[in-house]
Amino acid sequence: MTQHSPSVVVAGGAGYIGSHMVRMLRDQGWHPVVVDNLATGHGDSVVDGATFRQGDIGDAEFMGALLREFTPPCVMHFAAASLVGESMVAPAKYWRNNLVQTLTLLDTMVACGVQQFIFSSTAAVYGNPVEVPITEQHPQQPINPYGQSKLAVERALADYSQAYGLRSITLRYFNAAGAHPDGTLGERHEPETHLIPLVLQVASGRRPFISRFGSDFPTPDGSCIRDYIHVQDLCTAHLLALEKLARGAATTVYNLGNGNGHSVNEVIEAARRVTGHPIPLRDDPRRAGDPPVLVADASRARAQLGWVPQHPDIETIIAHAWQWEQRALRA
Ligand SMILES: O=c1ccn([C@@H]2O[C@H](COP(=O)(O)OP(=O)(O)O[C@H]3O[C@H](CO)[C@H](O)[C@H](O)[C@H]3O)[C@@H](O)[C@H]2O)c(=O)[nH]1
Repeated sequence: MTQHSPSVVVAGGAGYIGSHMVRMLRDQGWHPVVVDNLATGHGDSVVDGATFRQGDIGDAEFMGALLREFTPPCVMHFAAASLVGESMVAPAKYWRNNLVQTLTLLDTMVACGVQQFIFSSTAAVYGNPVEVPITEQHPQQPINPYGQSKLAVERALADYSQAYGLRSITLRYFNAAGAHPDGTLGERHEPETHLIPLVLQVASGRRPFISRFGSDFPTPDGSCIRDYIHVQDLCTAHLLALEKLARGAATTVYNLGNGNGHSVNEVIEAARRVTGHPIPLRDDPRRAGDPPVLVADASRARAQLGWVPQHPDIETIIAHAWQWEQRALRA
């Protein structure tokens, strides 16, 4: 990164996926400009070489000044509330953070002439799958406010593209997991609700057992199946999307997943192998809003972005998260 490296604004760049993205951008010669209100992000996750500005994407004055100062070609948007369960009981937070704030950000971009946007969407926009693996054409019938709020932005993006020439690439993540392979960056949610970090907190002694939410799903072993995708592979897809938009790509949408489903039981088994810990298990009721199976068909991203996940193996994903958990424990 030099003084003259092109800037990319990374909204939510102090969060889990955003902080990995900022580091990759910096390492690839971009100048990442992080905007984060630190509601859930961590200032110390932002690498040296990035510019950090604390504030809200929904603060048009703040964002307008920032876009005029750095004149980025593109904004990447990772800043969102993203817990399915919480969205069921606190939908207002999801509609406001994920839709209202994002619309203000888009309007500010249009006003400042920034015309490229990369949007973090989710498998939750599909709802209960009628077909697996899930392609981008799968019906979109979200079953929780989180998915609804992300779908609403996707629809706005199609309209903004048509009317204002704001070109966007929407990336629908399946289950983001793992950590930087060198062990210096990883997932730090408070409270933690995601399966892999919770399982590893049992292995490190921070929790007594892992709850299995439902063992009577219509799956081979009765537990939920998800498509876990390494955080670094998600970031690589963003980089490819950034380059594609720079070449003039039209507004489009891609799924990001490995196409391999792993049940909750299989994840726990893999974590036992990686950590050597017995990881005690407790059966608990299903969690509201959890579809039984979510597995991606990401062939469009492979074909059109040239995306090839480098860490598709679940044990590698867990091993990288385990390095991070052990480091977090020492800190
Ligand atoms: O203690 C736990 C935690 C999770 N699970 C199960 O493990 C699976 C994975 O759960 P996560 O909470 O790790 O991930 P989700 O599939 O709920 O969520 C992910 O996918 C969602 C879309 O479906 C959103 O995009 C969300 O942000 C993203 O983290 C689910 O079947 C869940 O019921 C357990 O059994 N026990």
